[in-house]
Amino acid sequence: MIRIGVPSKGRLMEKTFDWFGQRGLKMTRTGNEREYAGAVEGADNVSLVLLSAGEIPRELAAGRIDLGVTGTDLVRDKLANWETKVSEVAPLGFGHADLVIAIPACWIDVETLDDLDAAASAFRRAHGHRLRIATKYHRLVRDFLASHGVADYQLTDSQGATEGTVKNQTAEAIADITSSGETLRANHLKILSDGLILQSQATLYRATLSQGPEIDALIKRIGF
Ligand SMILES: Nc1ncnc2c1ncn2[C@@H]1O[C@H](COP(=O)(O)OP(=O)(O)OP(=O)(O)O)[C@@H](O)[C@H]1O
Ligand SMILES: O=P(O)(O)OC[C@H]1O[C@H](OP(=O)(O)OP(=O)(O)O)[C@H](O)[C@@H]1O
Repeated sequence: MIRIGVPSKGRLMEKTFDWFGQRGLKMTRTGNEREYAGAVEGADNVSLVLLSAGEIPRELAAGRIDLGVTGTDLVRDKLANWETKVSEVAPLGFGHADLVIAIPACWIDVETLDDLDAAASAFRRAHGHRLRIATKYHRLVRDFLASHGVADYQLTDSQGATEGTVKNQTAEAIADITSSGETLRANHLKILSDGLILQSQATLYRATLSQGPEIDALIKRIGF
C-alpha cells in the first residue's frame, strides 16, 4: 500500500485534493466533517493519510508515509539535511509564502541585516540581554543569520500569532511567513530589505526510505 500524506484541513488540503484530482487521483474526506479519514479513487493500493502540515516532514523522514504534500519551509526547518531524507517530486504552484525577518516599523535607522547586527549589539549593552527574535522556524532563522554574520540575538519560540509578540513585549523582532503582508502591516512591522530567508510553496515530496517500482509508477502516472 502506498501512503500519501496530505494536510488535514484548510486551503492546503482543498488545493492538494484539486491538484491530485486534475491528475486522475480523486481524494475525498470520509466520515463526518470532524473525522480525519480520507479515501483515494483512481488507483489501487493508495491510501490517504490526513496530517498536520507541520508533521508531514517527520512522517516522510521516518518512511511512515511514502509521498507527502507540505510547504518547503516546513521540510527545510524540521529536517536536518532534508535532501538526504526526502526528494522533491513537484512544486504544486500554491501555498506561496515568504519567510522574512521583520522589525518594528518605527526603527527608522534599521533597514538591513547589518543595521540589525549593530542594533542588536547596542540593545545588549543597553538592556543586559540579547535582542529577542520570535519564530517557529528555528533552524532556518539560525542558519540564515549565521550566514549573514548576525550573532548577538536570541530566538524566542512562538508557534502562532508571532507578529503580536513585539507589541506584547516578548520579542523585539520576528521571523515568520507572510503572503499579502497585511498581518505585518497591521502589527506595525517592516521587513528588512535583505531579510528574505526563503520563498516557500506547497510541494510534493517522496520519502528517501520509500523506493520501489510501485511508487515510481504512481509518480509517472501523475506526470512526473
Ligand atoms: N497566509 C499564508 N499564505 C500562504 N501560505 C501559508 C500561509 N500561512 C501558512 N502558509 C503555508 O502553509 C503551510 C502550513 O502552515 P501551518 O503549519 O501554519 O499550517 P496550519 O494549518 O497551522 O498547520 P497545523 O495543523 O500544524 O496547525 C506552511 O508551509 C506555510 O508556509
Ligand atoms: O501576510 P498575510 O497574508 O497577512 O499572512 C501571514 C500570516 O498567515 C499565517 O498565519 P496563520 O493564519 O496561518 O496563523 P498562525 O499565526 O497560527 O501561523 C502567518 O503565520 C502570518 O501570521
